[in-house]
Amino acid sequence: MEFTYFDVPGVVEIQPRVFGDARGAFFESFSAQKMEAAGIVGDWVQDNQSRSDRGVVRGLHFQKPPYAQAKLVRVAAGRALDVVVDIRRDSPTYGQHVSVVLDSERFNMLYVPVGFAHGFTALEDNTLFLYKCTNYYAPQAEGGLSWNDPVLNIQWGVENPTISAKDQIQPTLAELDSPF
Ligand SMILES: Cc1cn([C@H]2C[C@H](O)[C@@H](COP(=O)(O)OP(=O)(O)O[C@H]3O[C@H](C)C(=O)[C@H](O)[C@H]3O)O2)c(=O)[nH]c1=O
Repeated sequence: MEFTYFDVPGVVEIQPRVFGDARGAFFESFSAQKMEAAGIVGDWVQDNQSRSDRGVVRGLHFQKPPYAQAKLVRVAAGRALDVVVDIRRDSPTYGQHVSVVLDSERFNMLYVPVGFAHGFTALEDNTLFLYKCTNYYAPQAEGGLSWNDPVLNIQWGVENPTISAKDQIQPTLAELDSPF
């Protein structure tokens, strides 16, 4: 398992060892022990899965404290452009984002710490997006950030994305009163 770090502190890409053979491939999708070796520690209490066809953008979302979630995200099928935005008020990289392509060939994953808004684009049809969370779903604590805020200048990799009504009206970074 190899780990890649970014200029935005806390975000970690994880590349598991994938064992390919004539039957296909195998890899360990989660190992608390191996993750902890990279400082990725969490009480992983909920797994989620979504399926999206090409052109869907989900996000940017977060849950407010005390229901804030760290996430460990990957794709089991298809390919996704994963985007995490630093919304930690005191962070030197506040408002900056990291984009990583997650695919079901390399089976790479991304650790999204508490204090980040998270979203992704499905780059292929039938993209199965799986993620572990360190807190349960708390709809009353849902927060969001606009996917197309010109200040964030996120390149989602698709034209005219399919976006939920909820995500069409998320606040911009300037409008956001970040709880982190
Ligand atoms: C997140 C969540 C949703 N739901 C229900 C609520 C809605 O009736 C339905 C769809 O929810 P939503 O439109 O918020 O789903 P996404 O747009 O995929 O949201 C997710 O997408 C971005 C990328 C994230 O990082 C978040 O984990 C999560 O917000 O599932 C649940 O029952 N439990 C849950 O944990």
